[in-house]
Amino acid sequence: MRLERAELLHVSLPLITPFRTSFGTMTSKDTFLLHIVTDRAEGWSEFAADPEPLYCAEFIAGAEIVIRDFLLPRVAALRTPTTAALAPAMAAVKGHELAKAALETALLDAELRAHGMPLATFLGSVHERVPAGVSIGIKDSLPELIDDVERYLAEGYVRIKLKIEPGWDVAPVRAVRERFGEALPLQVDANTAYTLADAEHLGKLDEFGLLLIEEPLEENNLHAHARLQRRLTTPVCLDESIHNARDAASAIALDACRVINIKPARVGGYPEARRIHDLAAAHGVPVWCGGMLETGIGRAPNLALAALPGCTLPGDTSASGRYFAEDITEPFVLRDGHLPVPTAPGIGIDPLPDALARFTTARRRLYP
Ligand SMILES: CC(=O)N[C@@H](Cc1ccc2ccccc2c1)C(=O)O
Ligand SMILES: [Mg+2]
Repeated sequence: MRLERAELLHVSLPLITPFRTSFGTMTSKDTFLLHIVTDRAEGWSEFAADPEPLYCAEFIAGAEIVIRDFLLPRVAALRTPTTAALAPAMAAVKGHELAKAALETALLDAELRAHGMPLATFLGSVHERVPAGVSIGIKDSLPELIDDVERYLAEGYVRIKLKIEPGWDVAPVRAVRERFGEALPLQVDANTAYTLADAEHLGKLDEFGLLLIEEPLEENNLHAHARLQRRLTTPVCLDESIHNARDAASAIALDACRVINIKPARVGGYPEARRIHDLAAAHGVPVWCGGMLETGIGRAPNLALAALPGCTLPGDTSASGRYFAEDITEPFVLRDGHLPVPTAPGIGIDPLPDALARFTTARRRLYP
């Protein structure tokens, strides 16, 4: 397979409702797609971060430079650019896991399409559909939150995740428990908003039987998360702190987490995501597939990952309609609380040309 062309398409999709987290409020999904053309097949991927480095260190303009100036030249220099050959070639570049994931996933998509193999087959997925959880942002009032939970449960979501931050944590969890009962699969995500000084306060969440508390403390502080886990009965789940399998091994060894949210974009791509899945399974640590408000281009491959046997908790891959009135691919629609795992070769989905044109704000040739 030979790389012939690569281009980047900036897209902007309005969110149907603002999504508020402890790190800010999103009103649109602004990112870029990477489109590569090889002599055998085309490949697509989606960059997972934002225009500004507020949620994570990577951001759109920076990733564009890293892909154009430092990663693509290494792909073009490969005699046969396979996904397996790409990883060592990209290892010379420090960090930039989300940029590397975008390039690796586009190349993997092309490679799998050339071989007629679905990503689910490549990863070893064992389910044809996966249960869908939903992530609910911080609200202005408890009644608004209850209305949202009610609506999502009526749509069929099997697990509720609440964004929390200091001042919006125990009360919303208690309100959801009181309204919907003890049996509702419920978890929270702090997106690093707390410190160890909040340990006693976070202990108040233990009475609510949560599945997990996601990334309560600052990212990359495994020692602090391990100290917090010793004071909580609620399982700590790491997200932002896990950048690769090595981090996952350290976090498990330190008892810094008892669950891992795997986001293929955050860990540099799907092969590394699979390695984290296998490592966690070997230690009896449940994992689930996280989400970043992806369009269908990022959502489709995440469903293949979510179908791996060790993904024993519902993930954040919600229906397209949870975020967008219109997606740039055929929408993923919830059926009995589940989403279908794509079965077509590669990521198993293509952008809809008309929708893509309408949501594209800029196109940039990256190669040659
Ligand atoms: C579904 C969910 O809660 N995802 C992330 C938070 C998040 C949410 C929205 C995002 C939008 C653009 C870039 C990063 C984003 C991250 C999380 O699990 O922590
Ligand atoms: Mg999270």
